[in-house]
Amino acid sequence: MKIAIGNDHVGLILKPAIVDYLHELGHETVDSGTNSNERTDYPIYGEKVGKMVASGETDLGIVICGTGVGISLAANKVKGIRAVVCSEPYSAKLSREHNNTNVLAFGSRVIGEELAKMIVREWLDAKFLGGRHGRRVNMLSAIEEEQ
Ligand SMILES: O=C[C@H](O)[C@H](O)[C@H](O)COP(=O)(O)O
Repeated sequence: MKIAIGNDHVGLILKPAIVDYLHELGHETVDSGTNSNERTDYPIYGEKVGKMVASGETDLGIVICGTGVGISLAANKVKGIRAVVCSEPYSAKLSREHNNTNVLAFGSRVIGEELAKMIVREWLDAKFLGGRHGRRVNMLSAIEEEQ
C-alpha cells in the first residue's frame, strides 16, 4: 500500500523507525514532513496527510505528534477522513474493523517505538467488516455532508 506520513517536531522522534518498519512490511511511504527538529505546528502536517488520503493520492495515512491528539484533529478536519489516536493495538484494530479509519495517529511523548510498530501492524492488518458498521460509517459521512 501507499501510506502518507506526517509529523511535527515531536513526532519526528518516532517517524524514522515507523517509516523503516513500513518499508520492511512492503509498503511505500510518502513523507509530508517535517524533517526538522525546529518547533513547528501540527495542523500543517495533519492537513497535508488528510488531503493525500482524501484525494486518493495515498491509500492510508499515519500522523505523529506529541500525543497524537492535535495532528489527528487536523487530519479529521479534512472531508472524508476518519483519523484515530491509538496508544494500544486493540483500538487500532477495531478502529479499522468497525470505523473504517483511514488515518492512524499516535504520540511520541506517549508510546515507544516497539508499541508504535505493534499498533501500526494491527491497524494495517485489520479489514473493515462492513454490515452494521458500514451503516454507521455512512451516518458519519452524512453528518459531514450537512456541514
Ligand atoms: O497535540 C499536540 C501535539 O502533542 C504537539 O506535538 C505538542 O503540542 C507540541 O508541543 P511543544 O510545542 O511544546 O513541543
